[in-house]
Amino acid sequence: MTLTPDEIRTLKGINEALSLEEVREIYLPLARLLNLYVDANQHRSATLDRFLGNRDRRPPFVIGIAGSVAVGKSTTARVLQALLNRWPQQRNVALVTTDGFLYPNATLEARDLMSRKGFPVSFDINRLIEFVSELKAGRPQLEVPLYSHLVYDVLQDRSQIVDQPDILVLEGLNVLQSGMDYPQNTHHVFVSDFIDFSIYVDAPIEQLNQWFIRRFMTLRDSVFSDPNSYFHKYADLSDDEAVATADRIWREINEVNLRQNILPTRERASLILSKGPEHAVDSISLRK
Ligand SMILES: Nc1ncnc2c1ncn2[C@@H]1O[C@H](COP(=O)(O)OP(=O)(O)O)[C@@H](O)[C@H]1O
Ligand SMILES: CC(C)(COP(=O)(O)O)[C@@H](O)C(=O)NCCC(=O)O
Repeated sequence: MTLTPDEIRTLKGINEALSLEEVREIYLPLARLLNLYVDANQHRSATLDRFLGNRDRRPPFVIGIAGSVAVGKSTTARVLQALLNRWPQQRNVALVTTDGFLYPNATLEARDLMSRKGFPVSFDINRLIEFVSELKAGRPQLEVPLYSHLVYDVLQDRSQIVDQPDILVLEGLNVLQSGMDYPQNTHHVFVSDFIDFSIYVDAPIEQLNQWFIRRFMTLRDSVFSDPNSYFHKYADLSDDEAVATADRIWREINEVNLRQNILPTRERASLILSKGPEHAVDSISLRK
């Protein structure tokens, strides 16, 4: 399948490091498969509507993207959003990341949870479940909180509006977690109950460690110098000190979370994308 020059520009804008060959070989066929699932789902909804004599708007098709910190969830989500838009049906594809549903730093600090950011206890899971449930019920103009990696906190003065999309890509390390992970969940449903198709992006742990450190070093060269950045304090570290700091954050927080809470959800996914060096997808497992 070919990409138009405009699409290539959009994809390169998402991530300079993205290989267009990889997009053609992996992500375009994946987007095509997802479109077939969306078509089948709409067909099923139309049948149900006829049976019920219902004329309500069809609920959005929800695609969940799970995986470790730094595996490339947000890049995958944005690439799929761009590619799902290219099909002739002109579907409106919204993208939401679950980090907006983290508790603000002030709450995490008060509960001594700053070193557990990204763990189930750090999310306002009830608010996230209410959002996906209202979305599926067809409610318009839903307000979604936004997280900033620059300020390392949920933004108090900005939010995102999700207004009855045809497809929602919901990206976050927690989208396949279940009730057992969330004793604070007062609902009897999980986020995954609202997901129509889920993708787990996987990679070996040593590889993830390298990608996390590499992303940290890139941020250090750019956003850490911004005085608004939470990481401004790291801007003056030597290269070796910066690598050691990133490695410590990875090992003490993100790797623990991966082993305890994220990796155990992998087998629940509809599809697993397994990556090797340089983010190249080396195998795909699809649940039949
Ligand atoms: N397909 C890809 N090709 C090349 N680099 C990628 C790809 N996906 C992610 N990356 C890089 O890997 C790092 C982590 O990606 P990101 O999408 O931020 O991960 P996550 O959302 O899972 O934390 C970033 O530095 C990003 O540029
Ligand atoms: C906010 C996050 C939980 C979200 O994960 P991501 O979107 O990067 O996959 C993560 O980036 C994070 O801040 N983890 C805590 C430890 C750290 O990396 O600083």
